[in-house]
Amino acid sequence: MTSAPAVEVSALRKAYGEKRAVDGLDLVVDQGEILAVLGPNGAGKTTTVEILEGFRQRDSGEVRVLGQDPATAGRAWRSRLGVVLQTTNDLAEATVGEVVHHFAQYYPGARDADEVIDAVGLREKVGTRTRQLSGGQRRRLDVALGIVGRPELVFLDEPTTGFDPEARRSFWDLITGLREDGATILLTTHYLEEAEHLADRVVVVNAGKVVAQGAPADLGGRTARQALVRWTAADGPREVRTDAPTAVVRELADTYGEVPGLQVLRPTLEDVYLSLIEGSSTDPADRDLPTTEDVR
Ligand SMILES: Nc1ncnc2c1ncn2[C@@H]1O[C@H](COP(=O)(O)OP(=O)(O)OP(=O)(O)O)[C@@H](O)[C@H]1O
Repeated sequence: MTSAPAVEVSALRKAYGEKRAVDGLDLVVDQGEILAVLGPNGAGKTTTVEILEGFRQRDSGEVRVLGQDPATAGRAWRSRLGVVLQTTNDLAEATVGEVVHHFAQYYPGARDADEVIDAVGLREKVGTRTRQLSGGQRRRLDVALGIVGRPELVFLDEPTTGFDPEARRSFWDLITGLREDGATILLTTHYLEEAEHLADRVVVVNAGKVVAQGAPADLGGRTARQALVRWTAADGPREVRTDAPTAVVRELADTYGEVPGLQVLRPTLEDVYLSLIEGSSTDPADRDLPTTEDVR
């Protein structure tokens, strides 16, 4: 069975005056997947997400979100989305419990407000006024409001900024649980570890365009994923990039016995990401990733 993608974007463009924030961006989010959008500050992530949410008008391009154009879709469509804004500040005097219960009333098939409060780890703060929450707690409340309506598609724009590591872990469990319930999730993040942990697929955006996409383990392609074998030869340090580090190490062992200074390094997602970002600022044809020749 093939179902229509939850999100389809092609040739999306949006400029603010002279600044081309989104510059021909293509994107597909399949139903039931967690897609992470990565990119440096100013890459166009928030602008794109806001267009998908129907909060911002595009200049051109095709956009379908749950089968509709966000620029013209109505209330019924909106109630199927979970939107977590970067920060909302109204209802400062209401308590956490009041706010979540209040929002739950807007949705026909809402989740139980108390279960949502537990899921985001705010049980102990249920009676606290929202203006007294810490940044990370405030963010968790935003997430609670985004998911209380049992949305089919959840947009999370930098959801864990300001979370401590423990809160981030429990948030990841929450998101994984949403996916297990059948939700599709599009998140933007600056944390590579978050993308690696959560996402089925990662899309890297730079200067308003997609520069790479794939499963976190495949991102950047084979060359970017090669292992680096380092050792110390008689005339100094050596290194080689290879798909077959075991064979290289075996050869070195035959030569040296115990190989001096032996290290086998695998690029992290962060290494791959940084090479993509550095390589994508000019013509796409110049976007080569480091190869054996580049290694000194
Ligand atoms: N309302 C606006 N008016 C003018 N320029 C804007 C506006 N919103 C965004 N921009 C510019 O558009 C570009 C893309 O911004 P956007 O917020 O979409 O990037 P981002 O990838 O979400 O960045 P960050 O990771 O910092 O949130 C930036 O250069 C930004 O300065």
